[in-house]
Amino acid sequence: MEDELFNDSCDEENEFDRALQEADQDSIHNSVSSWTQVPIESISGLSYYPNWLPPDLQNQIANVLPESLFSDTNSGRQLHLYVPFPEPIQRLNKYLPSEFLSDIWRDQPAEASIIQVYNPGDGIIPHKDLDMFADGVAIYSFFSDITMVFTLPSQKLKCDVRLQKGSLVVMHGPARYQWLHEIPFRGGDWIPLSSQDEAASSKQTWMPRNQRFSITMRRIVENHTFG
Ligand SMILES: O=C(O)CCC(=O)C(=O)O
Ligand SMILES: [Fe+2]
Repeated sequence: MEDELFNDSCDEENEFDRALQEADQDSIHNSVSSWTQVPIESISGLSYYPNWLPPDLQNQIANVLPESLFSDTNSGRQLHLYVPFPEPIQRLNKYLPSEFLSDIWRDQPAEASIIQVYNPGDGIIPHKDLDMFADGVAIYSFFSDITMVFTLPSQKLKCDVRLQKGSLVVMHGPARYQWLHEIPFRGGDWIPLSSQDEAASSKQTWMPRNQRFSITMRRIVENHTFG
């Protein structure tokens, strides 16, 4: 399933980016503008933690992963791991927020993790995580910032969450089961210039993406049978 969700980037990057950027500008001015942007705080079960992982842990993790994962051609962009995780990935359990760990995972550690690499132009289609995974999903971001979009199509609600390098985003309950999440397939993201000034907040600047990878930590539902 993850394979179907995770797509490759295009070789003709410049041209492709330009086309995507234009398409994206169109969508901002047309369809997306009719959706209501809501703040992250209004999505029940969604929490974002910037500057969450120490830089040395980020480096140690990047260093234990196979180099082939980070190629900018079409091969090996994701890696599925099940317990026991190699150190230092196992240490990511220690960076789960304490309430998440106690209330959602009942003090149990992650059982499955997926490492996914996004080159500029890559994304992941709007989806809810598979039901084989239990409630509570934690996503750590590495190398570069990217925008994840949460949508509730039935109410035309939308929330852009800037996932900064070294951050953690966790979703449970409505954020995990009712909202969709996606990473738009494009070479960069539109970033608000200022969130303080209401008038200025509608002004955006285009930030080209660099290679980014994520580690998603999940638990398997108790009655799940494999195969
Ligand atoms: O890479 C990410 O940040 C999101 C990954 C994701 O949503 C998934 O694997 O289900
Ligand atoms: Fe997901």
